[in-house]
Amino acid sequence: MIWLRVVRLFWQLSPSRVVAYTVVSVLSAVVPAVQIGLTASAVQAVAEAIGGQAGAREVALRDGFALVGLSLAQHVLGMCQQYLDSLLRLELTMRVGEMVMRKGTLLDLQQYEDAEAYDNLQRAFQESSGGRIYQVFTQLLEAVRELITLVTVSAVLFSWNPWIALVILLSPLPSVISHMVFTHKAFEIEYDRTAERRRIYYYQYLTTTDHSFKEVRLFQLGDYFVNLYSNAVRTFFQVDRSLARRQSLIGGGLGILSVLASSGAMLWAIHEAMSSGQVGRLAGYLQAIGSIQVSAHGLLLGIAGLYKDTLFLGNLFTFFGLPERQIKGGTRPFPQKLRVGIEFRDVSFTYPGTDELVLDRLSFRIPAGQCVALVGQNGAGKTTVVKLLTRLYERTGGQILIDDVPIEEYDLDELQRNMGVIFQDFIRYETTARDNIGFGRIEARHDTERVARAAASGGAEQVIDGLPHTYDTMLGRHFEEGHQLSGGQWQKIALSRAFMRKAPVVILDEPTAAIDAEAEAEIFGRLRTIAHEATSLVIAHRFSTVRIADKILVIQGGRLLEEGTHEELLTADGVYARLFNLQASGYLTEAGQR
Ligand SMILES: Nc1ncnc2c1ncn2[C@@H]1O[C@H](COP(=O)(O)OP(=O)(O)OP(=O)(O)O)[C@@H](O)[C@H]1O
Repeated sequence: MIWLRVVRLFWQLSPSRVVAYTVVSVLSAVVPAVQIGLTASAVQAVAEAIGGQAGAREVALRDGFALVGLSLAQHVLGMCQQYLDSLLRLELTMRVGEMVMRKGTLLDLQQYEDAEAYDNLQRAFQESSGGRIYQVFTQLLEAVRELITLVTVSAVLFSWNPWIALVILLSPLPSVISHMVFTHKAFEIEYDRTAERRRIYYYQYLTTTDHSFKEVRLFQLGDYFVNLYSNAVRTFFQVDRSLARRQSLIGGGLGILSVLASSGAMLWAIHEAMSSGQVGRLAGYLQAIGSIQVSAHGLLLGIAGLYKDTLFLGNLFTFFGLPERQIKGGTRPFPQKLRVGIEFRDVSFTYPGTDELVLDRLSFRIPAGQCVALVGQNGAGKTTVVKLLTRLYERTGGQILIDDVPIEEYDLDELQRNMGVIFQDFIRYETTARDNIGFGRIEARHDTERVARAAASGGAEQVIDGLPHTYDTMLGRHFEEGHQLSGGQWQKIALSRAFMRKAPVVILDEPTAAIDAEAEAEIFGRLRTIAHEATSLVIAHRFSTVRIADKILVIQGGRLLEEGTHEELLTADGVYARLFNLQASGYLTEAGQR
């Protein structure tokens, strides 16, 4: 039950405020019934006082003052309700945002890389403002409040004349039913549009973000995406317009029935007042007709809203219920320096939900303190090796050993803390240069000397010296005073982040793709220097990077094809030699043409 979970969430937020809000809501729900009773009594007393009846004047005055008191009470209750409402809403927004972010950090990479799971995550994130949760909570209270009002007002009316009461009570039904039917229809239409809506947001995203601007402008794709957007939105509009038209016709027709029923009740009440002399009751009936119509509408629409919003909220609670950190580690501490090295022994891997064998009994060794390069065509499985070594995924066969110990035996946090990894799609943090490097070891980011040493190792020293506030310069263009870097400069900063970690294992996936040849040679010179302390794995396509490695592994289709030093592999004249000569001849031709 989603609404129960919503109530529980509010209860955890602040039990006292939830109790106060409920009490205030219930009290304000009984006000209309008391008001109707008092109005009827006051009007009756006035009529009797005019007729000269003894004591009627006092009753009229007493009821009048009671009505004044009731209005004041209603005002105070309204104020309390508004205050509690804002407070709960603010707390909830804070809390749900925090919960969603924390949960996001506790999931496994698999949940981000699978298309369907990712869609679900995105749907849940759309609810992360907490707006809908709050709506469900208030709708729930609103429904309860309207129900109490309906029951109490009806009790007063039934005590006067059950038949008139029944007509008044049922009069809103036709228009409420038509409203509910159309709300449901609109919801169904909107629900079926989820996929199309995402596409529409995507067209908007492509035409309004810095990330895509260059291509969209230069390939002149703007009109194309705007047209796709307009066509989709226009189709929505036609469907919505036809629904609105039907709603006006049918809803309007049924609404007439409601008006006729309440008018009939009113005429009946007038007739009864004339024959019984109970003018007060007439005033009561007239007030009750309005009150009941509002409450019946409120109640049924509240229920319809609850139904719709709980459907959407299902996504968020499913997200909260997702399993966390399914990849488990052991208790063994990670070595501060590897003695033996890393070994992949017959490792196989298939991504969850697929049946393609991405790694097929892959075996290799990275001896401690050495720098090993992994080479292979696009899709050969290189990044997958890194994902398994860093335990972002669990291998499906074979064994991965670090210092002869199966990787699963190491404490997972320790293992990940002791690997300095930079992926191909590293993050460009829109924050200061210090943070960008310091995030490699978050607790040491204020240690300027360490950050500077990391920057030197990653070749980012000059980049930072050229920034207006050196380490305290904001990078990127999203925030004020942001300073944009070039692709290669960003990569140097990211590399420095990996060095900031001072980890015994360093893994660099395409670390110098955007860096010029000179800087690359320098960075790798330094990588060799630190290699005595660290064991490193470098993935690269450029042979200028690869050749400096102590050992090169060539993989194809998830299997090890060749292994050796640059010279050994050239002598062997296999795939590596062919690829190397291909790249070298490219350079030679280029040089010859110049
Ligand atoms: N999350 C995933 N789910 C399913 N298949 C995947 C996933 N990630 C990668 N693959 C598939 O696994 C294979 C190996 O991918 P991987 O990223 O390891 O290649 P790579 O050697 O690093 O390639 P590149 O040189 O292009 O970076 C590819 O066929 C790819 O389609």
